[in-house]
Amino acid sequence: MSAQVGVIMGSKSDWDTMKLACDVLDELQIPYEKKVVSAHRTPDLMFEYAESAAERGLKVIIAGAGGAAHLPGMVAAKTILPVIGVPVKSSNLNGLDSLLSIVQMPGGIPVATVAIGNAGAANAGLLAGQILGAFDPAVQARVQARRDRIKQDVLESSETL
Ligand SMILES: Nc1c(C(=O)O)ncn1[C@@H]1O[C@H](COP(=O)(O)O)[C@@H](O)[C@H]1O
Repeated sequence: MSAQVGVIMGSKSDWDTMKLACDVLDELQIPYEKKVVSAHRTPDLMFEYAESAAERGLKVIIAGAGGAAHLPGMVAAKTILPVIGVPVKSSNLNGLDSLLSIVQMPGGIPVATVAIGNAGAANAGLLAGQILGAFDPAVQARVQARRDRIKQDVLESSETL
């Protein structure tokens, strides 16, 4: 099956975080592609990627960036696909700059923004799974099974207090 999710990031240095989104997609058996694309450093590539994403068969884009994190918003501006933004933790401002850059979109062009860093990236993978799962019962069943495991872990954790 061709890639359903496009995982993009502003720099290779974001990979340690964005890998967490890919790990969840692997777990949910969702085909995805991954690529470094920067609104600032490769603007033409960014436009081309966003403009061709839907016709290439992608259903959801996960975009991670740090600092002046314009990538998710600019991609959202150029595609009709849902974009999930991951604020990568920056070294100077701990990712608050990334978060605010991604979450404060103007009306009309939304970016579904998750939390800063690794937990946010993993949740981005899950959210993509839930979006696809609304139209694919097999994916939805895998998301549900993951939730059931998490619930079980929490219930059992009391026993080891
Ligand atoms: N925020 C953006 C964009 C963008 O938004 O287009 N392109 C790169 N970057 C970010 O710059 C940070 C530092 O990048 P380097 O480590 O390559 O210097 C990364 O977190 C990247 O996401």
